[in-house]
Amino acid sequence: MMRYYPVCLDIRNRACLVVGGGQVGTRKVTTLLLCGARVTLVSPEAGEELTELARAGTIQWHARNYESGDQAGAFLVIGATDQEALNRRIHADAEKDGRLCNIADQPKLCNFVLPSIVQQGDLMIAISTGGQSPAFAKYLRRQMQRQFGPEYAHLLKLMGAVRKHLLQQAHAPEEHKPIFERLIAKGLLELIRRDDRATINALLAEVVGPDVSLETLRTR
Ligand SMILES: C[C@@]1(CC(=O)O)C2=NC(=C\c3[nH]c(c(CCC(=O)O)c3CC(=O)O)Cc3[nH]c(c(CC(=O)O)c3CCC(=O)O)/C=C3\N/C(=C\2)[C@@H](CCC(=O)O)[C@]3(C)CC(=O)O)/[C@H]1CCC(=O)O
Ligand SMILES: NC(=O)c1ccc[n+]([C@@H]2O[C@H](COP(=O)([O-])OP(=O)(O)OC[C@H]3O[C@@H](n4cnc5c(N)ncnc54)[C@H](O)[C@@H]3O)[C@@H](O)[C@H]2O)c1
Repeated sequence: MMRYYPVCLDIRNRACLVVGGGQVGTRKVTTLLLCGARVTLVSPEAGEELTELARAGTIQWHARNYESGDQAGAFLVIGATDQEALNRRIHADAEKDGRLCNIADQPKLCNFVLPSIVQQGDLMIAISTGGQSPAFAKYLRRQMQRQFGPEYAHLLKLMGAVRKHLLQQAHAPEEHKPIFERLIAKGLLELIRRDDRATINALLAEVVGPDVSLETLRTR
């Protein structure tokens, strides 16, 4: 049995509410912004970073105590206050309306928990320990960050461009699948790591089509 159901949420332009503007709230706001969310912060006080974001209009900040009505229209709610009873209330308000809700470090008050993240361009590896050990999730992240270098980002850009090229010609997943598999099996990642453009172009011509090259795909 899996403890949690993993998903990748598209929160671009979605209204997201963060309650509490301390160290933890700042981290949550930063990640939400990186994912393109429209962030509202409710917190009587906030640190320098959040104050600056509010001044620049990047986030909306209500410098006051939380009110239940603050959740209206929010797709997702994150509670990061130092007040136990308040965190419970934020959770109850969210559950009442079926909203996505995470209360930092309180899994019983979360209907989703946050994984540790390794990111390299469009590659994202999310690590969860099912809540057993966030410290170990962080340890694994640090290990994996060393393992997954920039070549993975380049690889995905190139695979994405090849895929777009093929999809423009036809929607034929069964025909396309072996093309992607051959590119990977023939060591495209290693060629990118070595920046061996001549061999990459030869491989693209052989596997994808004679008229296809890094230049025609305009990547990297
Ligand atoms: C991954 C990460 C993402 C993030 O927060 O963005 C994250 N916690 C991180 C760090 C971290 N948190 C804590 C420590 C101290 C060491 C330790 O306790 O291990 C460290 C390490 C450090 O700070 O060095 C304390 C802690 N955390 C929770 C509890 C309560 C409990 O378990 O009951 C307590 C005890 C509080 C106390 O002692 O009172 C609970 C949760 N923390 C989760 C996520 C969710 C489960 C994730 C999973 O499945 O593994 C879950 C369930 C809910 C949630 O918050 O979403 C982020 C790493 C980011 C990174 O650096 O990569
Ligand atoms: N800092 C960490 O790394 C860490 C680690 C483990 C657990 N936690 C827990 O996470 C939570 C937040 O931690 P923190 O370090 O960011 O705390 P913090 O004290 O720095 O920030 C709490 C924020 O909540 C705001 N707040 C207080 N009352 C409020 C109200 N009525 N309405 C709206 N906002 C209100 C405060 O203004 C403040 O900005 C705490 O429960 C803490 O125990 C934090």
